[in-house]
Amino acid sequence: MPITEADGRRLADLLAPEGGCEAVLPLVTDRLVLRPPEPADAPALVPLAGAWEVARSAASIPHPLDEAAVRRWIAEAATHRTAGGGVVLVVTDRADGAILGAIDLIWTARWPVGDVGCWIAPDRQGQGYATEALRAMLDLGFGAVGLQAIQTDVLPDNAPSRRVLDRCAFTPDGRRASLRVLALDDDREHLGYALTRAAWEADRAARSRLVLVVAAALIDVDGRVLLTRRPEGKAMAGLWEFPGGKVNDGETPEHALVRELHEELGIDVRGSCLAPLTFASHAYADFHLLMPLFVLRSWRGRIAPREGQQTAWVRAARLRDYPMPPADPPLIPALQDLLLI
Ligand SMILES: Nc1nc2c([nH]c(=O)n2[C@@H]2O[C@H](COP(=O)(O)OP(=O)(O)OP(=O)(O)O)[C@@H](O)[C@H]2O)c(=O)[nH]1
Repeated sequence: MPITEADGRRLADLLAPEGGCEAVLPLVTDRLVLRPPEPADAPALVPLAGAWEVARSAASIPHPLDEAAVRRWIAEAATHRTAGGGVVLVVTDRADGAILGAIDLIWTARWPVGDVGCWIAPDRQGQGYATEALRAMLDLGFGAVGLQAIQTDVLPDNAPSRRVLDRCAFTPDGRRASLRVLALDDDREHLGYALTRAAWEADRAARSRLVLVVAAALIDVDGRVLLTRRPEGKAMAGLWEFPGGKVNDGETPEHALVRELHEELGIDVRGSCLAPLTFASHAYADFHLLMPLFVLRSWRGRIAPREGQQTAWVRAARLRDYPMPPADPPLIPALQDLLLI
């Protein structure tokens, strides 16, 4: 059914750009910022959305694509938002703001069911950005917006998009729709996929299981902090982190840390030397990390990495120079407060 006026007004307020901590936009994930497009984005969007690989599988993108069409799309995005009928966002790289793609969720026609669509620029595909953006959009759609189901249509031979939908718990819903693909100037049969609120909640619960990890900031006599580099073959390989690891069943965080420091660095630590400093709480894609960080200034033995990890003693002021897992940067201010005079 079409959206009621009252729901439209509520959603227009929700999507309004101001609102401080309560603002729902932009959506921020580990690697992405999803924000409303602005007219100044048009020149950057033309070659990305206009790439043949994107246009041939996104039904509504003409090919070739010109800047005037992109400007109309940007204006429509603003209209959807101010009318409370949907949200259209550009997907940008959180590190440098570069545009990687776009995603939209529109609920005017079939409220409380939304239609979602997403594309990622060809040279940025295959890195999980579509999954990351789609999960953030689903959280908004089922969360603050209050949708009961979200659906989409995909070309049967678009295997990468179907994999993204699988990862986000969508399933084929039996619909088959013949839709115009503007870039092909032809009608093509699309497969319908849908995600119900119940299926999204179950998937979200599975992904937010709490994992307790414990870590230590070892500090040497010069006030430098030890970072170790995640070895090849592990998730987030190459990033710098605080030594530590998962707390096993039946272990206290302190016992686990004493064990991990021995296993990883070959040092002996007394639990009583561990001073709690702060903690990280971070939603990764498939688990929620809770990680107390202890400070350790004295231990027995020479640091000898046993898992082939690189190590670095880093001054507090330089900690941000070392790329870290997304959970870690919020820990740095507490260390700097402790160590910087
Ligand atoms: N030790 C440590 N782990 C961290 C930090 N930040 C952070 O996100 N983590 C995450 O916490 C988890 C620690 O698990 P872990 O080191 O025991 O295990 P792992 O996943 O590397 O491998 P494993 O499961 O084979 O033991 C990883 O997902 C790791 O990415 C950190 O500063 N130190």
